[in-house]
Amino acid sequence: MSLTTFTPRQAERESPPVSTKAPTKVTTTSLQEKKRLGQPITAVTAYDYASARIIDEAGLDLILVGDSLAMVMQGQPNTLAITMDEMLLYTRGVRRAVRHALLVADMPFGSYHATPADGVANAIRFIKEAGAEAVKIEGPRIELVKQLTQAEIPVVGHLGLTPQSVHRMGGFKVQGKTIAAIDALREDALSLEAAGCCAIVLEGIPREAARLITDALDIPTIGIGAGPDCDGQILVLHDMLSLTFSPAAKFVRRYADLGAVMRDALTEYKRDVTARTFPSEAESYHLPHEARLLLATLHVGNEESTPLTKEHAPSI
Ligand SMILES: Nc1nc(=O)c2c([nH]1)NC[C@@H]1CN(c3ccc(C(=O)N[C@@H](CCC(=O)O)C(=O)O)cc3)CN21
Ligand SMILES: CC(C)C(=O)C(=O)O
Ligand SMILES: [Mg+2]
Repeated sequence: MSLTTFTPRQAERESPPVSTKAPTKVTTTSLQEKKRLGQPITAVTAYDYASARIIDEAGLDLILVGDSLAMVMQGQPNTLAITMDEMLLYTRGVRRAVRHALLVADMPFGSYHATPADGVANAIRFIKEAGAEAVKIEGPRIELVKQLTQAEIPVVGHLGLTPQSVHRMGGFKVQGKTIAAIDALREDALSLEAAGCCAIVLEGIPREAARLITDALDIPTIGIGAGPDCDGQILVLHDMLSLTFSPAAKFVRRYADLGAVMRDALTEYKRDVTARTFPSEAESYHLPHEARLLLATLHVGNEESTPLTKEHAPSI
């Protein structure tokens, strides 16, 4: 198959059919409908209640509790050490915030690698104990995807630069750089689709490879560092808001500098506390007038404590 073949899918993207209804709850099936209609799927990661509230209210389609939280929330060098219990804890917080978006949880390294039975048992925990609506697994684990689908658990696949394979890949390296590698990725994607995946994340691959795979599939692809031809895009929230501490990969676009906003706010707070200009009178609680007078009389002759004089007492 040539990389430059013009496909019906591409024609659909350039002239998408018009949608008539706006669903209020995103589901695995509504994501597939978006692909059919040529409407891009919008996705980001979230790891906490407050961020998830803002993302959900902004109307994004999909929120992923990514195992990238090991790196951006916990400062670990890769995603390998995060546990099921930790992932469940973060997912529960996000769950309480999300009404509109599809909530997907990343299965952590080790939770599905030994046997498919482990994978099914752990995926059930995400659904039962944390309220996830789908799980994401890395790599072409076809038998596991079949068993999860059989167990009524929607699965998002993940191919290309799969961070849980960091040691095998010899670092976080862009994948799919040869025709043979692209062909293998396309075969894996088709197998994942046949096994029942509802979507596939494509990470760190050339845009030409992502386009080829996207056109070969009926289910949507969601890209990160995979170019503009995927059916949707996902970014790590902390990357797009500049809440990270190392140089970002080239696919990251910085939509805000929240790191700078926080730094400025904290510097100002420190200055105010040091100068005793925080808290102000308005930011303090006061006794009622009668009680203040009574308290003042109790202090008469008491050398140890400061009486409430006119100077110290607030006027209410
Ligand atoms: N904060 C954050 N955002 C991410 O998107 C992200 C993570 N962490 N951690 C896990 C993976 C790693 N990611 C990466 C990391 C590097 C490249 C990259 O551009 N690699 C270059 C250089 C590799 C090297 O240093 O040798 C490449 O050309 O392969 C891509 C995706 C994406 N993922
Ligand atoms: C970047 C996305 C796809 C991810 O797997 C994560 O955040 O862990
Ligand atoms: Mg992940």
